[in-house]
Amino acid sequence: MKDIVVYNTLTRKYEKLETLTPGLVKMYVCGPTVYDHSHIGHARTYVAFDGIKKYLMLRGYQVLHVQNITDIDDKIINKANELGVDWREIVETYSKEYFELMGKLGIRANINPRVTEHIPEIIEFIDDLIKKGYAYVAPSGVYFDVDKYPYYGQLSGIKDKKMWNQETFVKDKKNPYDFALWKCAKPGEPWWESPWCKGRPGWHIECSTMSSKYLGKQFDIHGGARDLIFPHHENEIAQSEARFGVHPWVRYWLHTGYLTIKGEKMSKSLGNIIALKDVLAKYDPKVVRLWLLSAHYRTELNFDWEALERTKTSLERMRMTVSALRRLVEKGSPKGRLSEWEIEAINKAIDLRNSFHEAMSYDFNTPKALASVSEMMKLGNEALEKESYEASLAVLGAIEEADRVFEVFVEESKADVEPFVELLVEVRKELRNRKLWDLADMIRSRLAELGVRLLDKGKETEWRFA
Ligand SMILES: Nc1ncnc2c1ncn2[C@@H]1O[C@H](COP(=O)(O)OP(=O)(O)OP(=O)(O)O)[C@@H](O)[C@H]1O
Ligand SMILES: [Zn+2]
Repeated sequence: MKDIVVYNTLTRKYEKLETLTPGLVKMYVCGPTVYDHSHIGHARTYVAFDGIKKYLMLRGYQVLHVQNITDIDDKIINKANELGVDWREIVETYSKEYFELMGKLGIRANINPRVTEHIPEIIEFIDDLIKKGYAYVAPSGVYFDVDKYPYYGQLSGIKDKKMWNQETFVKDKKNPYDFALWKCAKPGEPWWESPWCKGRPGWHIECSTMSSKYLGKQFDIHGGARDLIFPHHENEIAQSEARFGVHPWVRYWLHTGYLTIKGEKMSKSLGNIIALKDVLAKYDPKVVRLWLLSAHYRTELNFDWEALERTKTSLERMRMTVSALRRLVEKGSPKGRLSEWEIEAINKAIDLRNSFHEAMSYDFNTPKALASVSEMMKLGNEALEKESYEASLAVLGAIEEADRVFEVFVEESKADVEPFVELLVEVRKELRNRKLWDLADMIRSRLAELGVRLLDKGKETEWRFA
């Protein structure tokens, strides 16, 4: 099997993946600031990292996946003030929605740390930076002294100091490019006690603190969309390398391309979001997942309802093929002697499995991998037509393997109800033969209510879980 190669934003090169601990990938992905509905842009990034994670798992790695929740931030406070509610209420509403929707998309991190549950660790981190001379206390808060850290700009490639300016509304920093580690609370704002002032953490420090708490002083993969490269990830690196004296802090930086709408990045602050809950109300999460994975994670992907509709149709067809293959394999048995076509088909299934791996192992090329899956489906349909047990078994194996990443083609195991569905389908066939249409239709509609779809093809009926 080919080595896994990833595109590393830090080095701007494709590199062979070599983890710090053999067989284990420690991965941190920046989570959402929960002050509004999760949108399809978030899903784009999180599904992309889920696909990456599932491929690593398929290749035998254990993956320890940490994805934080930013549950205190200016944007949360502003939204709470706008609505005249407690900021915790905002956090509760939108984090609940986020977890629910991510769950539907099949995304579950091992650890979902929240900022407000890590205040002591954050204070300790900042304190250490001050002691080591990398941070200073000002009247409005504590700031990271960018000039003290020699590699600033390495991730973004921005070398011109003037381009580093950030948080320029703060007037008591040494340099306009220093950034907040701790912000003193203004009247009415939430605060926690600290050695410097009653206040709250800056945004960047949370990710350095929580990633190191759960993954250690160095780890393998850090991800997010490309909007986070500067300043967020640049700042995370500066803080962490300053505190831990390591370089590089993270081996591989992976960044997703934007989900756009009318060519613009979809973003809560731009007000052009399509809420994920609205998309999932119209489309099965599997359709959404497949559509998102149909683009390479580093490219831009433009939102388009029609593309979802097309994905829905093609997924339906593919799932039909897979469930027919499964039934053929369950009922069939080996013949012992293969036709020439079958030998060819089995070899083709092996080749397609290899091309799937080739695509995924070179920077997780899901569109290329999907092209192999489409070929597998074609081969599967031929195997069904020829009623070949052996060819069906081979191609089903390849599809099931690919589906460990996509998680859309194979129905969840509902094996225990299958014989009952079969029985009802048979009874319905008999009813149709006897022209008892109303009873036949009743079985069809009752099964539909239970999530089983029947498709009549002449006298025969195919079925699948909807
Ligand atoms: N349009 C998008 N396409 C792909 N990824 C995105 C998009 N918008 C946000 N992300 C990613 O989703 C994660 C959560 O982002 P965040 O909560 O900051 O969302 P946002 O919509 O960009 O919010 P804001 O507009 O307030 O910055 C981050 O990793 C971010 O990079
Ligand atoms: Zn982060």
